Amino acid sequence: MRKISILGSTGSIGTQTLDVIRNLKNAEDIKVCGLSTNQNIDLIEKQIYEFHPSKVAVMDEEKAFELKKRLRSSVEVLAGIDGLIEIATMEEIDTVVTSVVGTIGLIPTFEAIRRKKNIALANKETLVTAGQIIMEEARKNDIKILPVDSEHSAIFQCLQGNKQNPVQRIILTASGGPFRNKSLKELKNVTVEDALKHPNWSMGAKITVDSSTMMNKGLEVIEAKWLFNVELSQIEVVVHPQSMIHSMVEFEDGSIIAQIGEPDMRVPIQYALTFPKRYRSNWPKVDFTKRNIFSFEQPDLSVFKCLQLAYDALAIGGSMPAVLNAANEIAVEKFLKKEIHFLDIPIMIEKAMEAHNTIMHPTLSDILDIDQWAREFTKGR
Ligand SMILES: NC(=O)C1=CN([C@@H]2O[C@H](COP(=O)(O)OP(=O)(O)OC[C@H]3O[C@@H](n4cnc5c(N)ncnc54)[C@H](OP(=O)(O)O)[C@@H]3O)[C@@H](O)[C@H]2O)C=CC1
Ligand SMILES: CC(=O)[C@@H](O)[C@H](O)COP(=O)(O)O
Ligand SMILES: [Mn+2]
Repeated sequence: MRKISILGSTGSIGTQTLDVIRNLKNAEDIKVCGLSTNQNIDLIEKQIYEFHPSKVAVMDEEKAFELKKRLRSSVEVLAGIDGLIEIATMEEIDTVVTSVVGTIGLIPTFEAIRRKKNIALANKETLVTAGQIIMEEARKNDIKILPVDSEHSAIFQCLQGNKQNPVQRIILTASGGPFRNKSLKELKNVTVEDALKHPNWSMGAKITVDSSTMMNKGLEVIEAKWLFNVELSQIEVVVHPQSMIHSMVEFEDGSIIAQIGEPDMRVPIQYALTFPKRYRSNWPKVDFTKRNIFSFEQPDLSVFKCLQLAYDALAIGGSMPAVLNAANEIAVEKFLKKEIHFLDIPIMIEKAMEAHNTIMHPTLSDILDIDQWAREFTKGR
């Protein structure tokens, strides 16, 4: 039996992970030992009664206290970042699903790896900020990092059975988001509501805005570099508006393997939870006679400047991707609060990157300091 904790069980990936576990009930037993939320104690209370974890963590201390008072269950309620770390490192678990959003996922993931837990990784910010450190720690502790992000799951699936064959090129597909084919002039007055209308995926607010700026693809390029040990020059982003091909791998003989499926995160989540096995699922399957157009375009880097900034951050290396990520988190937060315009997002990130003196081999503590600095810097703009 697999025993897991889910960090961020009340979010888009967290709730879909629980849905996968519900559907797997008769095929593979997965015991949910730990759950966590930021503030949503109403939903985590329901999850506690359905999945019976032994511990839950609530980031918000007041909400944690309120939940403790409410519960008719022996579950232990923890609070704050220490609570999140405890959920990630519980003795009895073998796997942690990292479905919190943002850099807050970094330390719990690092601690989980140190305690030899496998990681089903949705939280891409972990690898963007500290890819080298995380991958080294994973190797040292001989644990698996199983990608949940749909593109990285696709690449991982394309690589199965190809250990002996070097990767020539990764073709990372992008939907193009809600503003595909828009000009800079047209983007001037787009609203939060417009940015939150993703054409193909229903996701949390932060990643949905990241898709609209194409920063999501930039973060995914960095995530792919670390997960698959490839160079930036081997990763090509191609806009594929249908989001049916979730990514592709080209080998040295020119052969390209693609992973295809309806845009449904339960597929990569299930594969990460049951790897290397595949189990029957009841979600919609592809009908090629209806899905009969697969098209491809180049991303416009002069419009989607966030993607270019991510390429630049990765090319510079060291601590720069952590600055890119932290500044982006703050800029997106400000945009969601309607404090800045859509086109201010890349401007704010670029300013933070320009003001940063890169450390080429940062420690985890350097990264946390730099993350904090970039947040404060961007907040003050
Ligand atoms: N959604 C998707 O389809 C995909 C998501 N990802 C990645 O997965 C991660 C999660 O995304 P998604 O599920 O969309 O995000 P959501 O915003 O839907 O969920 C985030 C989860 O994290 C919790 N959380 C938020 N902030 C904090 C905090 N400061 N401390 C502790 N917990 C916190 C939330 O709690 P609360 O409910 O209280 O807010 C919620 O449980 C992201 O890194 C994203 O990039 C990757 C691929 C696809
Ligand atoms: C579902 C998933 O993995 C998201 O990261 C998705 O890919 C976002 O779509 P785009 O960033 O391609 O618009
Ligand atoms: Mn993705």
